[in-house]
Amino acid sequence: MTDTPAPLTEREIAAALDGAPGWRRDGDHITRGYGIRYHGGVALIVHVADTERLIGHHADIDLRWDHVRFTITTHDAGHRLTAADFDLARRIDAIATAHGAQPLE
Ligand SMILES: C[C@H](O)[C@H](O)[C@H]1CNC2=NC(N)=NC(=O)C2=N1
Repeated sequence: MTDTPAPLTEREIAAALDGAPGWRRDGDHITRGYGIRYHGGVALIVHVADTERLIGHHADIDLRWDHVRFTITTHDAGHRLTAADFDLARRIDAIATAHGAQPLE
């Protein structure tokens, strides 16, 4: 990637959050947890990682015995939220649903 992604404005972030139900803003990150047992979480993470490699955008991932949490920001934008974060969030939602993971919030 050569272009530096543009940080979203506060108004754009609010609109993007409306379009990403279940994702919570935590400063300059968005985050969402899914209930899934450990080994299922490993499979889910592998699938997410394949997609991340394709799109060149990566979440921070925290796997616990009964849930997994994804946290996203754009490092290339100075750790600010960009459209790429919300695109990845939607992709993670679809993959998590396909894996039968339970939304935690
Ligand atoms: C060169 C490469 O595409 C960049 O470093 C990508 C990789 N994945 C990334 N992932 C995230 N979340 N933010 C980035 O800025 C980012 N940059």
